[in-house]
Amino acid sequence: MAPINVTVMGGRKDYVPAKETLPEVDAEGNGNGNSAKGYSYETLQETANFLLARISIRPTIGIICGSGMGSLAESIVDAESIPYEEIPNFPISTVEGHHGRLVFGRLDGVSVVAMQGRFHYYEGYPLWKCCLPVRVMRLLGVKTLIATNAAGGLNPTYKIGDLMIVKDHINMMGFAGNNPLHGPNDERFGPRFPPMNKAYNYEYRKLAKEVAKEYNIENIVREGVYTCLGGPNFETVAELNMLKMVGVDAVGMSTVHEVITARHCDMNVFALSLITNECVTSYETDDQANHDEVLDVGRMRQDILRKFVSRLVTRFHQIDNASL
Ligand SMILES: O=P(O)(O)O[C@H]1O[C@H](CO)[C@@H](O)[C@H]1O
Ligand code: HPA
Repeated sequence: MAPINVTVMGGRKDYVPAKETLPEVDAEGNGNGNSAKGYSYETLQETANFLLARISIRPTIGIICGSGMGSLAESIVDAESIPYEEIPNFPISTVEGHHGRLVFGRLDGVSVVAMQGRFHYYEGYPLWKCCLPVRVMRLLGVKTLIATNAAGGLNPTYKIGDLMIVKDHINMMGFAGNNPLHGPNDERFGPRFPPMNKAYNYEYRKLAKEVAKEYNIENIVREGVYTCLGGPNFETVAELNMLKMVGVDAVGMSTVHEVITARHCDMNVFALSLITNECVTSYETDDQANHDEVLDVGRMRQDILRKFVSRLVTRFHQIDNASL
């Protein structure tokens, strides 16, 4: 097969697919080129084309709003919103605290798109489907992903309301073979074996710490390791103690697979966890994690989060453009 010119994803100029055709017919795909392991490049291009026809903004930065953190998108000006129900091939949000729409517009003059509502594995979506919007963002021209989430603090020095810059992750679900990239690989999205050792952009993390100083919030900004479990139940004491032993600082039910998908298609990634609860690592307490508390802490921190993330967008945009 002749080399195909590829400039949209991954910055590679051309490639030769390993095989002429990918196996792509099954129950979910109905033989139309969309396998249960993911929608085809062409199908997602159709989704991107639908959005490009509906909106005038051409975003370069994408933001995923975590549970109870949807107000991040309320700082966006000249906003154009599209509910997920109206977007071809998009799943719908079923979790409280996730509105379920894409918001396009500008933050401090930078063109962005925000997901007000993400998709989780426990909602019944396979991981590739949870991450489908990341690939769509990339096809829209987004080069930088800012993923936010609510997480339980496992590091004993963390307090409720702290912001954790994600330095790295442990892909627990991936250990069991559940990975958003599982299945046939289309090189137009990215390589078969993407490296993950520099998943969380070093320059962005450095900038975020500078912005924390500038805004006088360094006392609540941490840096640590995140892990995602499948949910929807919160963890047992034994599970949490095991995670602590292997170096996890914060626990959630999202983000890791989104980051893997984003890195696969060569996006720069920054992730931020809002510590919404202390993980219960002792049997000697009546404390229990609950989603209402998660949403409450999101509300409590919404002003700081909005200011912080808006400033990050500006600073990331500056360094992205400087390195072009
Ligand atoms: O990761 P986000 O979507 O922020 O939400 C976190 O909060 C919810 C539990 O309260 C779970 O969905 C968990 O993943
Ligand atoms: N565990 C898992 N996911 C979460 C938590 C938690 O304690 N808090 C918010 N999301």
